[in-house]
Amino acid sequence: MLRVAVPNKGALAEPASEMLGEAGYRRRHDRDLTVLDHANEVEFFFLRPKDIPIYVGNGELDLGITGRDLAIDSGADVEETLALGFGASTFRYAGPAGADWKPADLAGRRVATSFPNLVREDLRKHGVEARVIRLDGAVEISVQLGVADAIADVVETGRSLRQHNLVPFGDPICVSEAVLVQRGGIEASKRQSQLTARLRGVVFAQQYMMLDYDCPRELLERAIAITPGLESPTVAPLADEDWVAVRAMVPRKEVNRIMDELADAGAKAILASDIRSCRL
Ligand SMILES: Nc1ncnc2c1ncn2[C@@H]1O[C@H](COP(=O)(O)OP(=O)(O)OP(=O)(O)O)[C@@H](O)[C@H]1O
Ligand SMILES: O=P(O)(O)OC[C@H]1O[C@H](OP(=O)(O)OP(=O)(O)O)[C@H](O)[C@@H]1O
Ligand SMILES: [Mg+2]
Repeated sequence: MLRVAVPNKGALAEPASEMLGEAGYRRRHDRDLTVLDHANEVEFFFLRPKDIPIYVGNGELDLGITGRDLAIDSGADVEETLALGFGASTFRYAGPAGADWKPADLAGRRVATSFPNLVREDLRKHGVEARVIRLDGAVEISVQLGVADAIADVVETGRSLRQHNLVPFGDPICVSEAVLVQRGGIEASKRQSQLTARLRGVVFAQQYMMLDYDCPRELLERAIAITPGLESPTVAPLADEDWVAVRAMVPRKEVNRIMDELADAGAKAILASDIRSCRL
């Protein structure tokens, strides 16, 4: 059995389980802490994302889904094998609005954070000596309560910072998203590689869409230039010899621009559909 750790709570839990379901693995029932997927010979363990790098780094579990920021902060011996495209955030310093903060201004001050190792390492890189105050959450409140002079925390939309009259400063300490990790320095087993390939298929599928359209034969060259596909687009004859059907994968982010261009070029019946999974 392959033993895989999955976040059981927080921002990463639902999208991680959803992605494993899309990749064909058995879904979690209620709040079960383990799920045995006999068909795929995988056992899933639902753990706090913060603890996951520790289990994987010690070799108790073979693979884990966690946040890049959490993996780095844990100091565990893990390496990232796949970025999963959800749970995106930046990890940043922030201080009271009104001052033009720089990381150097943290010297001799107190910085509150839930990611003390990540912050210590970054302060060291900046050559700044500051006191790191470790808190478990709601870090934004610590400044107004007088526990810290500045913070370092996860920023997604920036709403929490604004609500507490804090402004981010300095370059992001970490640009994070959910990642798949394995123990450092080991070669992936066949089963590990298979799960990774399945997830890669889902990640990739989410970044692309399938476009189908009808195109006058004389405009085909132009249409192919607009939708070159991965290898090259599929072109099939239609009953009307003056027309062909074209099928190509296109980046999801560009799908509307591409559909506009095809329509302007003379394509008709342009359909965009989701791809659930793929192997390239
Ligand atoms: N809006 C967000 N808030 C917190 N973490 C986020 C957010 N967006 C993405 N993440 C990522 O989720 C991971 C943190 O998940 P974790 O479960 O530890 O905290 P949480 O989502 O805040 O849950 P909790 O309610 O337990 O505090 C980190 O990798 C972080 O970068
Ligand atoms: O930039 P934003 O979109 O506001 O998101 C970031 C905030 O969300 C998270 O807090 P959460 O609500 O999980 O509470 P916590 O601090 O107790 O973990 C995170 O710790 C930040 O505080
Ligand atoms: Mg939180």
